[in-house]
Amino acid sequence: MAAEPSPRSSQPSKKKHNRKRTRQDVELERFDSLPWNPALPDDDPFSVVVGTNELEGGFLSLEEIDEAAYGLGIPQPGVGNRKEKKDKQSTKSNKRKPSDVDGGSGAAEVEKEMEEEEEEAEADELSEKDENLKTKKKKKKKKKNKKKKTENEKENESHKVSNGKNDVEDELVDEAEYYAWNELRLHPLLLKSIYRLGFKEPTPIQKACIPAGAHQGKDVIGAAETGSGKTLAFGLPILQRLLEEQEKTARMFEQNGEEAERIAPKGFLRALIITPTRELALQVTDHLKAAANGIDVRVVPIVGGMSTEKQERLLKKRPEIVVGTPGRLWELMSGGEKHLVELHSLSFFVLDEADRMIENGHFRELQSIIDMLPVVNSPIEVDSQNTQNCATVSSFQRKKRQTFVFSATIALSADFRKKLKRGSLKPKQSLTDELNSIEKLSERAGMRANVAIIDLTSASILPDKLEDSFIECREEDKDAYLYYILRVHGQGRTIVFCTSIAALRHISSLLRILGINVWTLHAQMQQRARLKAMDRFRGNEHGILVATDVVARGIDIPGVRTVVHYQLPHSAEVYVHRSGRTARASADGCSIALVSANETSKFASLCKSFSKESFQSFPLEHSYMPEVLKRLSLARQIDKILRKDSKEKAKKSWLEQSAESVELVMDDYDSEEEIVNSIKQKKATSVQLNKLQQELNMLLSHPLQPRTFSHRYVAGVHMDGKEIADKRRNMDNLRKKRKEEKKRMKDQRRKQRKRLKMGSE
Ligand SMILES: Nc1ncnc2c1ncn2[C@@H]1O[C@H](COP(=O)(O)OP(=O)(O)OP(=O)(O)O)[C@@H](O)[C@H]1O
Repeated sequence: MAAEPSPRSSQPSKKKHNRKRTRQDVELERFDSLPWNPALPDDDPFSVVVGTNELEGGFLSLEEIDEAAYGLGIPQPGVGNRKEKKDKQSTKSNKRKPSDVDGGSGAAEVEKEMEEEEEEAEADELSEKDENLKTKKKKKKKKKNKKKKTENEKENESHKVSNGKNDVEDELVDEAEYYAWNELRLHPLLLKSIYRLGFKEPTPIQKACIPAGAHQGKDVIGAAETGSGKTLAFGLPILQRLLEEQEKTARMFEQNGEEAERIAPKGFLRALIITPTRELALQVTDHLKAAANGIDVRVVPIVGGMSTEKQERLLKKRPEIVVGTPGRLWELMSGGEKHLVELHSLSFFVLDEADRMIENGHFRELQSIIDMLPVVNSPIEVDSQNTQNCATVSSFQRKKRQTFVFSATIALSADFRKKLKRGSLKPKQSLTDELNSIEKLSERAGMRANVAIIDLTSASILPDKLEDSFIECREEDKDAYLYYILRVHGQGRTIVFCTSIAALRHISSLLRILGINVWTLHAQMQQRARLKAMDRFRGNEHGILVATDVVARGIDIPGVRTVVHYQLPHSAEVYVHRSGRTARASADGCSIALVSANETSKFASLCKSFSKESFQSFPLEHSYMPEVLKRLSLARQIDKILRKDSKEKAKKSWLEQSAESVELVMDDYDSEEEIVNSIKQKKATSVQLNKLQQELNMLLSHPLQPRTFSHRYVAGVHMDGKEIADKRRNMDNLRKKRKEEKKRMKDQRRKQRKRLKMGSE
């Protein structure tokens, strides 16, 4: 069991803190005493919110919201309602912009921050060596910061301008086109964000989850195909409920003045969203920030690879929503990070890509995080151990926390479904229990009995617009087929998935030698390099990313047309997630599995899991292959030489370093003859390398063509003198042969005629 956090120890003044806490308790008790109706009847999701003017658990009904205040009317069906919308009006509670607080996009922010940190570290190092240099550097940095500031100001200016442009664009929004959103009864500010994002209608999973999550206050287990908009299926209900709460507080403030401010849980963590990878956490953050644009809700990522100080700085701003990975979250929580351990106001707990969480390397930290959450569902008995973990525990909060568990590949057992229906779930079972299934995980997280199970996965699980195909080949031919796919088939972005980092390194090196620019991404890379690779890939519409399964889940990059499984994944779930990086949000996509002889049984069971006969053999144009193999053979030879060289260099530097570390002077034991031989060999290798490179360059200088293709028709095909002379010689020989053949035939015919003549005489 992990160490217990001590939020109190981080306080500068214990006395002051205790006084604060006591006051907080009173406030929360008052909040608890408010009437609360967490789950509305199933048959009519809106029966309680509609028309009520009472305070229901701090949430406001839509009828209480003055839509005019948002410059947005809810359009009626069929009414082409081209409306002018103005952003000028805003409520008291919606003055602050989230981006003002935590500074722009998650990934970009992380990268910038890391660069700054590196610069700082560099400056520090220099300072030890040369104080003067440090002053210079600082001056330079100051100047740079000033420049950066001016640039930022300029950027803000341009932002203002572009915002102005957006306003103009907003004016052109035909709200009738967005009519399908109306029945979901979302807050006008959220609708506005949706218009801005251009999402014409909710996806099926959003349609199903929003009423249950946002209006009925239910827990939700959601399963739908990859790229079907699950992030907003849990994101919109969270934002909706937080907005409703803010509206309620604002109204109360008008009526009761200070009273309302005292009972509103401001500055506490309201939603904790956990994702399995850093990239996904940053993406979900960006996604939610876009949906929360113009709303007073702060969203912050907490991921490994960023400096802990930076994250603590972000958390000091007391964001309402935190999106993070289990490892870093637990590191901060177990260290007693104040914002993350004061969980009494936590109203939403989300597990995105939940089934990945129970795999090795995640579930222990997740289990510890879950054990810190206040108990739900048992307002009377309060587990003393858990009470200690929280600064304060309010029965109101315990009753109302919603749990969302989402994935494209959740396999729920019939038994678990029955248990959920019967309401016989036991939150926080014995602490010795391990979270080895999604069921246990949900139970432990406090999933309530009336959970809405929304399973929209079809039998095949894979998106409809995804074309699954395969190429059966020998292991050693995979490189050739990959090259062929990228050169002949490659349109739009492509992700090549490998199971091992060794394979990733092998193919990325070969492809680069073959003149194909690829980005790589795997878990052993530095976070900064990972972000950079993602950014570059995102920035190139025909980009190629060679990655391990670290990007298999959740990563949403538009325009990925092809996914190649260079090595088959270990499970059907991973196959679904990998392939799901394409054919997202109703777009087309193609998935190609390279299947070697020893993978056929694995592939057969994959096909069986999806009950999909539609796995097609990838249509290959075999006439390209001789040329492909020629290029590949040269690339392999070059790769071999380069690898050998870099291995030798690494070995040498390792020897030197080791000797240096034990203060050993390395003697040069090589004889003169050996030195001469080594130089000769190096020279020979270099000549060979140059030759191979030239040969390859020659082949790469013209487009890949099938064997039957005549180069006479390629404009600008480059040939050198020797090649032309060879061709000419060949042609002459051919002509000569034909001439001789003709002559022979003529002679033969003449002889025949002669014989016939003699015979007739
Ligand atoms: N209502 C909508 N209409 C159109 N596009 C949408 C809508 N909702 C979300 N999207 C877009 O669809 C894409 C996929 O969404 P999201 O990443 O949430 O999918 P997902 O179901 O979580 O996928 P995965 O299972 O791979 O994690 C995103 O680019 C998102 O912006």
